[in-house]
Amino acid sequence: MSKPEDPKVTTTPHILKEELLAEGKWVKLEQTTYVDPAGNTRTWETVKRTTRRTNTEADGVGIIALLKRTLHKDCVVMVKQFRPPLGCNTLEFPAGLIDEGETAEAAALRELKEETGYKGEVVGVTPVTCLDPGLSNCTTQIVLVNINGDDVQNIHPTQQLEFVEVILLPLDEFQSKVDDLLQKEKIIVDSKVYIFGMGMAQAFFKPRELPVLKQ
Ligand SMILES: Nc1nc(=O)[nH]c2c1ncn2[C@H]1C[C@H](O)[C@@H](COP(=O)(O)OP(=O)(O)O)O1
Repeated sequence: MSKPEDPKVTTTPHILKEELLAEGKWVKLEQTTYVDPAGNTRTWETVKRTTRRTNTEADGVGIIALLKRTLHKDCVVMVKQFRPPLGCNTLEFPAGLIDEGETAEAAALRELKEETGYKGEVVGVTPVTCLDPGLSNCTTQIVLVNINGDDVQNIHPTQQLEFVEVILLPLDEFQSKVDDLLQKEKIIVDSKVYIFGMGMAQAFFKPRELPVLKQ
């Protein structure tokens, strides 16, 4: 006989099958049948990209690019563009899909050059991270890039994408500058961008008065 304090019986959740419901050129919809932690068989509607490569770890990259110039504040290079699924402009870090056989680092430098015209240097990369796990298996790696803005090739950067607007936001006022843009026009900010801004606001916060220390 089980006692009330006995732990619940649990199962390691796992996928039983994935059935294709619909497929387009870029995305597909599947019905995922899985066993949940209580041992019940359930289903989930899952969106996947059709472009995922077998030998790459993530679907795409996001790029946190810091433009460093003499006598200027360090600025984060942002892009504004119309996104059809949202029907409006978004404020995002530069980003893009990883090509066949390409590393996250190489994809980041390529996408940064295409979208903004800047030539950067990779200084860090995250592990594979998920983007919207309740909807899709889409993953990204965020690549941190420094740009030497004094370098002759970065003084007048020429982007290759006509409909992407490049916006430079100072790192030390990042969140308030994003808020200003949101006030001015109908624009949706990527959650990664806003969370980055909140982190920067904490990092740059300087209390006006020293807190009174308790004894
Ligand atoms: N879900 C998509 N639907 C489309 O109709 N087209 C799509 C989707 N995802 C990507 N693309 C196309 C658009 C571009 O021509 C290429 C490459 O996009 P990329 O620049 O790598 O990524 P984003 O900047 O994030 O669009 O794929």
